[in-house]
Amino acid sequence: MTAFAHPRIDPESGICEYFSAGQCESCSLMRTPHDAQVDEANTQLKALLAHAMTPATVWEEPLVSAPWGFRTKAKMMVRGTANAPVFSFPGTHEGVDLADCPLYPALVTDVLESARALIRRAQVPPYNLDKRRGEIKYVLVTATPTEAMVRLVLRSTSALDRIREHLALLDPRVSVVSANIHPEHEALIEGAEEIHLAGADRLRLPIGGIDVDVLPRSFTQTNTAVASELYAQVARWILDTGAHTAWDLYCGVGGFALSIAHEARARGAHMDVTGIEITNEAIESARGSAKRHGFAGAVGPLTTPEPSVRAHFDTADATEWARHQSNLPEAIVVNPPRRGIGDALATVLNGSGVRTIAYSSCNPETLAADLARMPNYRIARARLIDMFPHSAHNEALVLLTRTTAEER
Ligand SMILES: C[S@@+](CC[C@H](N)C(=O)[O-])C[C@H]1O[C@@H](n2cnc3c(N)ncnc32)[C@H](O)[C@@H]1O
Repeated sequence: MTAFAHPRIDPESGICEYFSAGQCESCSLMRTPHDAQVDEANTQLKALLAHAMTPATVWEEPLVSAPWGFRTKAKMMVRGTANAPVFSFPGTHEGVDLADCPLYPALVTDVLESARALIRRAQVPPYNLDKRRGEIKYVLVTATPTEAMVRLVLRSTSALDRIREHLALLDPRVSVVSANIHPEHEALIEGAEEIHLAGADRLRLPIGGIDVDVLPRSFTQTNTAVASELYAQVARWILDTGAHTAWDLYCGVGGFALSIAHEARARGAHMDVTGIEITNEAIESARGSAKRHGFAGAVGPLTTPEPSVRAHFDTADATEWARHQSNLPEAIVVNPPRRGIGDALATVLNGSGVRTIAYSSCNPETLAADLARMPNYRIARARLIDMFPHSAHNEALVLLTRTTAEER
């Protein structure tokens, strides 16, 4: 951990200055060495999922993140004044500027600093929660290793002309700029209207051997390096079962589905994968990626000599959609929000008879509850995914296989 040099990290203790000064508590496990954090989380996850394991369950080695510089998304709340904007994390100490948090790669910090220069020059007053006045509420950044998308969340369009005039102040690596208009005074970070300001309409995010389109209002994982390996792991597991048909439920911009398609193509295997997601923009992103990678055509019959690979995406509620399908696939991937898949989808999956289900969860507690609702499936393989180092959050991945009545 101490090998990483960052001005905010004490080289002796490996502890972040903001944490030791009591200015930020986001990384609540900071005093525990990273490898001990992973060991502890792994032990806890095993205990939590014990009820869904069998003597044959394979518990894989954890997928371990880089300890610093891994966070490729920044959501900064903007406070202070137009001349001195303060970028802090929602829910932490409001006056503490965290643009150079060591969880970010240097590109994210540079882009945030350039956004600060833009706000100053364009004289965009930060939003004041108590007075309900001001314009800029948040700066949102999503970065690849070489480029970034910047979104300015504004109360109204009144500062847009001034912002447009000074866009050249943004870091030259910013390839997408948009404004999100959020007039309401509420806890949600974003509003419904997105206005393109400059550059391309979408970011291209490399994951594994492919790159995925990301339109501004789509979800992406916070730790791209770990997410890429997570997608690749699931793709290998699914292809290893010999499946030729799969669903990716809660697919977002299609990371799992596209990785499955990519792995199938690399193996010369047939694959027909369908991704389902509730957000239109994420589906539009996924369709764009499928087209660019040649996964958008119709899948050929399994008997043709040339293997064909197709990734198809639709906007729908995952539970409602799954409930109404008559053709079930050989494998299903689910990656729901923190609330989990819930009783309704767990019941549909439990009764489906599908051979293999991969469940990737950012909330092991709801994963454990969902698995308790699916007694027809037991964990064949499991892996702790260290997606959010130094925090109490973890991603958990399980591969479930259908059990016979005797095994239950
Ligand atoms: C944890 S994210 C996973 C996204 C994607 N698998 C990835 O790796 O980027 C959960 C996704 O579920 C979507 N979602 C939320 N509720 C949904 C629902 N009822 N049906 C389908 N998708 C939903 C969200 O918009 C979000 O994109």
